[in-house]
Amino acid sequence: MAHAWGYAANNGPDKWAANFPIADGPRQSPIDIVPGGASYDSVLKPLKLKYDPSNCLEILNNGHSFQVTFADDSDSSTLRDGPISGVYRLKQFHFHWGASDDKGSEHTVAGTKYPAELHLVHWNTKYPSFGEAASKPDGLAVVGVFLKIGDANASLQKVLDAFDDIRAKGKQSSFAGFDPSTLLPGCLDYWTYDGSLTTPPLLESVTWIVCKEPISVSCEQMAKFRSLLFSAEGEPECCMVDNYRPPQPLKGRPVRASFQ
Ligand SMILES: NS(=O)(=O)c1c(F)c(F)c(S(=O)(=O)CCO)c(N[C@H](c2ccccc2)[C@@H](O)c2ccccc2)c1F
Ligand SMILES: [Zn+2]
Repeated sequence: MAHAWGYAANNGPDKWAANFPIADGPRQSPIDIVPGGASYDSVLKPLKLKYDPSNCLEILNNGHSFQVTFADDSDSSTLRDGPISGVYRLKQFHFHWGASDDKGSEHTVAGTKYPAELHLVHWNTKYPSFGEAASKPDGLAVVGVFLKIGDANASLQKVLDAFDDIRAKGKQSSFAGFDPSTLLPGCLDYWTYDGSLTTPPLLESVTWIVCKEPISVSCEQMAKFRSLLFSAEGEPECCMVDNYRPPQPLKGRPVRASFQ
C-alpha cells in the first residue's frame, strides 16, 4: 500500500507523480504569475461573491491543511461572473503556509513568495455535486488570496481562535456564523488561468482566480498557523508547515488580468 501523500521529503510534491501521473499534466497548479506576461482582458467581469455566514459548518484539521466547510445544498454562498459563467457554490476554504515568513504561498508573483495563501473552493452547479464537478474541466473555481506580514487581521483571528480544538489531524469542531468575505481584500482585481487542484488528486478542473491585493497577517498570527500538526493524537508531533506545492510549468497557458 503506497504511503499517503504529504509534504515531507519521502511523500512530498516531487513524489506525487508516481501515484498521480497527472502531476506532469498540461494544466497543473500553482504557477508563478508574471504580471508583465499577463494580458489585460476587458471581457473579464468583476468577481461577484455572495457568502451567507449561516452556511458555515465546521473547522477540520485534515492532515494536510485545515479547512472550514460550508453547507452547499443551496445557492446562498456563491461565486458568479469574473472569468466564469454560471453559478459556483462555496464548498470550503483552507490555507497553505510556510515554516518561516519568507515562504508558504503556492502561487508566486514574479518569483515572490508570500507567507501564506487562502483558497476558497467553489464548484459549478451545472453538475449535480461537488464530486461530479471536481472531475470536469470547468468544474471548480478557486479564489486565491495572498497573506502579507503586517497588522493583525481581526477576521482571520476568529479562525485562529478555533485552532486549540483542531491541533491534531482528524480533529474537528463546529464553527458557525463566519463570513468568509471578511477575508477578502478591498480590491478584487485578479489574474485568472486554467489549472488544477494543488494536492492529489491534482484534477485539472480548476479555473484559478488569484487576487492581486494581499490581506494582512501579523507574524504572531503566522506562528499560530504553525501550531497545527500534520500528525494525529498519539503520534510523534509533526508541525503543519510548508504545506504548499511549488509553481508548475505554464506549458503555454495564457494568464489574463482583470485590470490594466
Ligand atoms: N489548493 S486546492 O484548492 O487544490 C486544495 C488543497 F490544496 C487542499 F489541501 C485541499 S484539502 O481538503 O485541505 C486537503 C487535500 O484534500 C483541498 N480540498 C479539496 C476539497 C475537498 C473537499 C471539498 C472541497 C475541496 C480536495 O481535497 C479535493 C477536491 C476535489 C476532489 C477531491 C478532493 C483543495 F481543493
Ligand atoms: Zn489550496
